[in-house]
This record gives sequence, structure tokens and C-alpha cells, in this order.
Amino acid sequence: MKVSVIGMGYVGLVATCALANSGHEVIGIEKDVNKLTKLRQGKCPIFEQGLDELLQKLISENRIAFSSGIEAVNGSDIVMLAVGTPAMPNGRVDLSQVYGVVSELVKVLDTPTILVMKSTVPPGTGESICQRYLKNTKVPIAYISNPEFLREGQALKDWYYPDRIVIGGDDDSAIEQVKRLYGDIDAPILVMGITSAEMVKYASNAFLATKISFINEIANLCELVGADIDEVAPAVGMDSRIGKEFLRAGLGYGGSCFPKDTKGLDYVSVFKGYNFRLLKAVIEVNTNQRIRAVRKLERALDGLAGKHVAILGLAFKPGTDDIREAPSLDIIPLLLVEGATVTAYDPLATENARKVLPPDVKFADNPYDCIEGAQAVLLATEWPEFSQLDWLQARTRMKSPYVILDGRNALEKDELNRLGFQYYGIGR
Ligand SMILES: NC(=O)C1=CN([C@@H]2O[C@H](COP(=O)(O)OP(=O)(O)OC[C@H]3O[C@@H](n4cnc5c(N)ncnc54)[C@H](O)[C@@H]3O)[C@@H](O)[C@H]2O)C=CC1
Ligand SMILES: O=C(O)[C@H]1O[C@H](OP(=O)(O)OP(=O)(O)OC[C@H]2O[C@@H](n3ccc(=O)[nH]c3=O)[C@H](O)[C@@H]2O)[C@H](O)[C@@H](O)[C@@H]1O
Repeated sequence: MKVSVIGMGYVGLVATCALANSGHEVIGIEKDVNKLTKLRQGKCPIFEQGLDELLQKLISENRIAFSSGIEAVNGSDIVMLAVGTPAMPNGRVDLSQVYGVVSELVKVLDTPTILVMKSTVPPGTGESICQRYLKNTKVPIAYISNPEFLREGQALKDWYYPDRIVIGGDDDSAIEQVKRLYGDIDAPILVMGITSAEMVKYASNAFLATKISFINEIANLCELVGADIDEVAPAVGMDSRIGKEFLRAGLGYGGSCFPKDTKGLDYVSVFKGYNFRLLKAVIEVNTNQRIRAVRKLERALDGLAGKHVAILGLAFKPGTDDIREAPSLDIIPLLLVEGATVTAYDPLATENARKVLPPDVKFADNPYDCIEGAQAVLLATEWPEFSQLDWLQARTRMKSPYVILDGRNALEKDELNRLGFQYYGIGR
């Protein structure tokens, strides 16, 4: 099939490469000329294991193309939208990129097509687009909601092996065409109304965020009653009705989607006159989890003023250079405000973090230099290299009282205590 994908962010680029790799004729459309130049050279603007290689292979085999002009969509069987839907400060979803593209599309399209919404948009958006933009177009444009569930760091695997494919629409022929798009993927395909498909995406992210905030609350309680979350969480998760995934306690969820989608769904609820209390609590617990970490450091160091804290890990999770809504970005400014000195290290995300963190943060080239002279280490992202660190050597680089706050429960507590550290985890 001939497919245009608009927006070469994370999702758009993965979709473009994966669809081209599946044999579709794909053109990726991006308005940011810097990104476009990189893409044409075979360089991904984001880090994702295996994506650079796939992009280069597709370019060398002439199986992928990029354009900055939206007119390139003409002749496509499917036009897929993967532009950003960021949160506004009040939590409302900023749909300006989506509406901007849709209003341009209806002007330039001169061949019938199917508009497939990959971006995460609040329930009701698709119906509103159909009413406002797709009623009296020059050529017929069908609308399909097709939310994406991939995770950063394993995006290609998630694309090819999804748990389900959700197709929301009411045009049978368009639904069949979109099913063909995923013809090589072996997964259940669920067809439903447009608004239900949009809700599936928000409900899924909100539920996963709820699991994380729930286990964080249990971990906080474990600390008070003397239980160990490492023993509790796996045993709880073994109940197949609960499931073992997303029960890792830590500094709370970050990333480009859970924070914005939970706030976005809460905004929709308020707007519709519904008080989604549980969701509000999930968001509040997530914020508090960062603050609790700062307070733990403050107690362990007997105040933060004049103390040196080393931060290991800046990305919102390992395997990515993405720092959007990362716990480190909330915690570091709090430490600075309390008068601490901060050094930081991340194997991939330093350059991205440097652009947004205050200038007084010092960045190290390796974990040992980061730890040098620090009284406390906060492990904020569970990169494997941190668990494999020579902690004995690390201790010789630190100063008393040798505090480790393991914000991801990724380190060997007993071993670190044996080496003379004051170890603190989350609920262990
Ligand atoms: N990042 C992720 O892991 C996932 C994201 N999503 C959803 O996918 C959507 C996209 O997310 P990201 O890829 O992270 O977004 P992003 O914000 O990183 O990228 C969006 C891209 O669209 C481009 N763009 C905006 N307007 C354009 C226009 N008129 N013409 C051409 N290009 C245009 C921007 O320049 C940018 O490169 C969001 O709705 C997000 O919620 C869904 C699942 C996973
Ligand atoms: O809508 C999206 O953008 C995507 O959001 C998440 O994917 P992603 O943000 O890439 O990352 P996750 O692996 O889900 O982790 C999100 C955050 O939760 C945290 N987390 C995750 C699991 C856990 O048990 N505990 C925990 O604190 C991670 O550290 C990370 O900060 C979802 O997992 C995807 O299904 C979804 O498509």
C-alpha cells in the first residue's frame, strides 16, 4: 500500500521504518528541516536500538523517502498522523499540531484517502475532526482511529508483536484497508467506534500509571511497617488477575506519555463534569514520589545545604536518551534549591538534559567521575551499567557518610551495606 506518515517524532519514525520494512511504499513527512536532513542521511534524531540500522538499510535499498511538503500525501492510500499532542500547563491536550495538519490536508488532498490517527488524542477528538473538517471535502476522506501502544526502547519489537491492534471507525472499506496495513502482524485486531478506540489508549496508559502509583504507595507503607517490596510485589503480581508487569516501585513514572495522558484524561473528566478521583490520586502520588526522594536524602545527609549529591541516570528509563518528564528533572532542581551541589551522569541522555537543567549542574563523562567527592548518590535510572559498577572503587571516590538512595531498587542492598554504604531504597 502507499502510505504517508506525517510527523517524524518517535512514533512517526518507527511507523515509517516498520511499514516500509513490511513492504509498503512509505513517505515520511516532517516540517523540521534539521530532522529531515538527518533522516535523509540515515541518522535517527532519537535513539532506539536497531532503528538507525533499519533506516540506513531502507534508504540504501530505496524503500523509504522523506519530504517536508504536505502535498506529498497525494496518491496515498493511507495518510497516517503521528504529530505531537503535548500537555498544556493546565493538563489540557494541545491539539494544535493535529488540527494544523488536518486543516492543511483537506486543502491539498486531491485523491481519496484514509486518514489514520496514530497520535494519542482525547476521546471525542476524532468525531469532532469528522464533523468540522471531513464533511464537505473535495475528495472523500475516511477517518480511522488507530492508537499506538509501543514503548520507547523496544519500539520495533512492540510494533511487530503488539498485544492487540485497535481500529476505530465506521467505514467498512477503510477498516479493511487499515487491517491490510498490518497484514504481516499476528495480533488480535479489535474494531470499534472512533471514540472507544481513543478511550482504549487513555484507559490503558492511565491503568498502567495506576499500577505504578499503587505499588509506590505499597512500597512507602512497607517502609513504615517493616515489610520489603522486593518480597511483596512479585508475590502480589503472581496472581494472574493482577499480573507481574508494572509493579516496580521507584521514583514514579516519567516519559512523554504517562504524565501527559493521565493529566489529559483528568482534564477531559473535569471538562465533562466528572470527578475522576482515582486518577487525581495517581498523579499526586507520582509527584510526591519525587519529593519523598529529596526528603530521604535530606534526612540521610542531615540537611542538603552545602552537600554534594551525584545523580546516576537522567533518562526517564533505561535504553533511551529521552528525558521528557524524567524524575531526574524534578529532583535535581529541588536539590539545588535546598543548597546542594549536583553532578550528573547518564550514558545516553546527558546532551538532552544539559539543554533543560539549570547551568549549575555539572555533567560527568563516566559514573566514577560523577561520584567523585559526593556524600550521596541517587540512582535515578536503572541503567545496567550502574548495577555492574565497581562499588568498592566508587566508595573510595566518595565522602562520608556514603549515602546511596537507590531510586529504582536496582542495586544489591546487602552488598552495599557490607561495603560501608548507608543504603536506602524504595520500600526495601
Ligand atoms: N513517544 C512514544 O513512545 C509514544 C507516543 N505516542 C503518541 O504519538 C504521538 C507522537 O508522539 P512523539 O512521536 O513522541 O511526538 P514528537 O512531538 O516527538 O514528534 C512530533 C513530530 O511531528 C512534527 N510535526 C508537527 N507538525 C507537523 C506538520 N504540520 N507537518 C509535518 N510534521 C509535523 C514535529 O516537528 C515533530 O517532529 C503523540 O500523540 C504521543 O502521545 C503513542 C505511543 C507511544
Ligand atoms: O503512550 C505511550 O507513549 C507509551 O507509554 C508507555 O511507554 P513508555 O513511556 O515508552 O515507557 P514505559 O516502559 O511504560 O515506562 C514509563 C515510565 O514508568 C516507569 N515504570 C514502569 C514500570 C514500572 O513497574 N515502574 C515504573 O516506575 C518507567 O521507569 C518510566 O519512567 C507505555 O508502556 C506504552 O504502552 C505507551 O504506548
